Amino acid sequence: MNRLEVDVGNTRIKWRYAEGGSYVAKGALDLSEAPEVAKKLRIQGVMPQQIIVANVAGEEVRLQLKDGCQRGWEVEPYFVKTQKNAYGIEVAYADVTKLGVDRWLAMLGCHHLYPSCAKVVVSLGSAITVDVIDMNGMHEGGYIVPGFRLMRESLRVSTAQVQVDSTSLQRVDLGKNTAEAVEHGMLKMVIAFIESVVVPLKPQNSEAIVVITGGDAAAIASSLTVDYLHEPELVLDGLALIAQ
Ligand SMILES: Nc1ncnc2c1ncn2[C@@H]1O[C@H](COP(=O)(O)OP(=O)(O)O)[C@@H](O)[C@H]1O
Ligand SMILES: CC(C)(COP(=O)(O)O)[C@@H](O)C(=O)NCCC(=O)O
Repeated sequence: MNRLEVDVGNTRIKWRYAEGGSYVAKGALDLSEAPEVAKKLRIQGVMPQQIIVANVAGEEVRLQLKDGCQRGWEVEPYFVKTQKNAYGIEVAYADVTKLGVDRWLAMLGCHHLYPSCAKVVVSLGSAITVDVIDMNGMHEGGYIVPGFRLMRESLRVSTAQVQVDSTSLQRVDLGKNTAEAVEHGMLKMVIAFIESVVVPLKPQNSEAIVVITGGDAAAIASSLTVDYLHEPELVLDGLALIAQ
């Protein structure tokens, strides 16, 4: 069965398409293109019989996608919901409906790839999320902080003189101009944040791994001060697990 997996975040729509069990196409669209997903993907030869979606961008986007998939392919997309205890992960939230489905799927994808160790899943997207899972698949909880684009935007919107539009996440030394001060500062903060979660875990969980994903993961990877694995498609990997 031809399957389309769709990860709708607050910035971009990431997708991956499988024919006969093999991935033959993938890509990303801007969130504003949600109503035209089917139209745009049809041009690329994407003709799914099954569509599975992780959406954290809200109800309006959900309806746009649903409508587009029905008109473009006559297929009703399946919108995944977070579950309390499934696929080897037990979620820490008391109200499981409040945990972002992308975070849940990234944990599932990660647990499937690296089953028998504790892990820290770091997703660097619109928001930066960190989720800690023990070696038995118990989600211990996590953090949500603004992602790099949101940090830049909040400075731009709420200050008169910090109007930075560069996206240079490479260095952490002291900035010598406004753009450097912002870019180096954000990177230093996020690197220290990740380290601060991982280092205290290590004495009890020496085998614990750090897995990074999301649109900004590649940009910051070489600056990380902890060992890491980079899995760019963890949310889609989680969707694939559920679809099977
Ligand atoms: N081609 C791209 N277009 C837009 N943003 C990109 C691109 N490549 C990397 N990024 C970075 O990825 C971030 C979004 O990551 P992503 O994981 O797609 O977020 P979300 O899941 O919240 O939509 C952007 O803020 C930007 O910094
Ligand atoms: C934290 C998020 C905004 C991350 O979304 P993203 O950066 O991938 O667009 C999303 O997972 C979400 O809306 N979560 C709901 C709140 C929670 O997980 O507690």
